Amino acid sequence: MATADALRVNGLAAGYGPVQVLFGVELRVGDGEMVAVCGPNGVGKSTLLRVLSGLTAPSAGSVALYGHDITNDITNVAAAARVRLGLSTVVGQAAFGSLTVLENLRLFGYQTKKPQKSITAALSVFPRLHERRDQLAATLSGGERQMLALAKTLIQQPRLLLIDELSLGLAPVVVGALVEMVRRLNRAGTTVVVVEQSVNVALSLVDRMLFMEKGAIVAEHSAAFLQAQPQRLQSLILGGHS
Ligand SMILES: Nc1ncnc2c1ncn2[C@@H]1O[C@H](COP(=O)(O)OP(=O)(O)OP(=O)(O)O)[C@@H](O)[C@H]1O
Repeated sequence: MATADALRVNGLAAGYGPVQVLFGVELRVGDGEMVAVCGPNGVGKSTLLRVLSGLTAPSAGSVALYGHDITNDITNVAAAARVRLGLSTVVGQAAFGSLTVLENLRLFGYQTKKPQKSITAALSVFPRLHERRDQLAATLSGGERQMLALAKTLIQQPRLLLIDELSLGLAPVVVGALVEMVRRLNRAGTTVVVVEQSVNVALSLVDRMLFMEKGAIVAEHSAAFLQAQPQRLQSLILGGHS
């Protein structure tokens, strides 16, 4: 029997109060794939991730995670179900600022079978975080906070990881380390959907790129195709999908 898609989105519409942002998003991500969602500011990329994460309710359409319909699951119980289905989101370098790096990791590790082992393993991947393990998360740099967010996902070992802006505001050397980490998660079996402003970062990371315009996905290509067709890439970046 064929494995269900990691993610399947049909005709998704959503917005904020009277303002509609998503207009019939269609999306299919295979198990083990890495895809990037690109597009100009304000087209709805983060809103799409918010709906997939259960933070914003859709007004139409459907979302299925590994064959399970989760379209209207926005309650706490449903959030737990999403976690059980293996969904994890890295957004806005979120961490509890008044807790140390180690305390933040312990919070995420408590549900795992061997929390100390998984925390030690995650810290070994990020020596910089290890050095700062007793520092309050609020005082970390942007790159260090992004490392902490990824270290948490290493502990959780999600099946599907959603990342909102991996590279935003970070130095190239830090971005390079984070890209390598995401690749490593993917090689270990995690499916990845990343919203990324930097097309170069997206190209260097993913298998497939999706382009959004005005609340819908208007084009998709393999990263290999776009690397070989810089003119096509340029027109997509500039917003010309035809
Ligand atoms: N909480 C909110 N309330 C009202 N409008 C919102 C809210 N969040 C986002 N929007 C609006 O929805 C639209 C899409 O925003 P979204 O953050 O999804 O875009 P984006 O493609 O991720 O943009 P960027 O690349 O700039 O982060 C924007 O016009 C934004 O102003």
